[in-house]
Amino acid sequence: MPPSPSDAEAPTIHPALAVRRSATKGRMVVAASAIEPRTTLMVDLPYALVPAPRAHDPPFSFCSRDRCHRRLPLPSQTAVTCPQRCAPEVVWCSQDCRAQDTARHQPECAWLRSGGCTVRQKHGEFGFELLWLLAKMFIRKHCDGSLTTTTATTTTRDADADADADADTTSHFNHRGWDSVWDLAGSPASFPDQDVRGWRDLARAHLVDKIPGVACTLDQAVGLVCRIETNSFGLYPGVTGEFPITQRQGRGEYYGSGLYPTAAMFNHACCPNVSHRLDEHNRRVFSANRKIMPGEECCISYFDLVDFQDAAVRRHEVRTKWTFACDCQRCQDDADEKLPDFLSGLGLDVDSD
Ligand SMILES: C[S@@+](CC[C@H](N)C(=O)[O-])C[C@H]1O[C@@H](n2cnc3c(N)ncnc32)[C@H](O)[C@@H]1O
Repeated sequence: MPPSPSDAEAPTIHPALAVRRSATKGRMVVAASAIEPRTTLMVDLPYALVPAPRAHDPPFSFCSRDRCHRRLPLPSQTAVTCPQRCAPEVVWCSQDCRAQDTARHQPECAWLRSGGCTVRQKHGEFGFELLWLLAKMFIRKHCDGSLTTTTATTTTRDADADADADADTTSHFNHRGWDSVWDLAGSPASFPDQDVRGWRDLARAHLVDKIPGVACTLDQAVGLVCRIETNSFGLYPGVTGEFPITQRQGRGEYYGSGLYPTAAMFNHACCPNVSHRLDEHNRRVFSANRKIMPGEECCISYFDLVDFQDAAVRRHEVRTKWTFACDCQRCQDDADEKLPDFLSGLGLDVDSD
């Protein structure tokens, strides 16, 4: 059987992209040289993915093998299920993928059979999804062992891009495997104590010493939840972040979530210059929405812009779900537009001296 296209070990990163740091946003992806519209900027591979619970009737599942992750429409007549029936969400696209995934799935299967059902009953599908993702990440780390590589696949380089990108040799873009996950933003200090205590209790009860043969400490588990909460991506069949918004359809129904460690470097804007979609192997493909000028930040949207047209609702979404205040150009423009209304509501004339 030929290797699937997702057997590639490293993300593809356009050579014009570099990582810089800002006082307010932390690290950010910038264009070191001009980027033309529709250029593919990055194709990132997930470190781990979990499918949405079947109870929510998702439109897709995907192959459990890390290096395949082929998308499978639901209901599927051809998907291969686990003979141990560990969880209805565990499927493979072929017997071959299941066979190749045996070593990885063994501890996962044992964990799902011994604790999975209890977690669902006690903590609901959301708690189950989070713990399963954590378990999959620790199992991936265990299976990869100390195997980390520092080689990124890049497309053609030009001289201008080389100068800037090479100055960035210690950047996140050079990290792979577990290193790229652990290097992500997100620590207990960024979350309310109550949340952190809850995650600690969850991990102590259902994760630490609960995955046969797989090492996982309480601090690592809590650190990982913080990174997941800050950086994870949902899986949707459509495009996220096309701007300007030209269609009313939205990106479709949620079918899973996971961590894309290199793509997690993109910051958010409500007028993104980069959009993203998933290919048939759940690799995340990022493309320029328009021409991006040298030095300009490359931003995606963290949510479906079709669902959040109103500025106040959008800002509330960012503040409550991602815990930062969005100061992108669109939010600033919306605020400027609303200022005259706001002032006249107070009985003040904006045009008077
Ligand atoms: C997925 S990470 C993006 C990469 C991150 N800046 C880093 O240093 O690794 C998300 C975090 O970046 C910051 N961030 C992203 N978009 C932002 C924005 N528009 N304004 C301010 N902070 C932002 C927030 O701290 C957020 O929790």
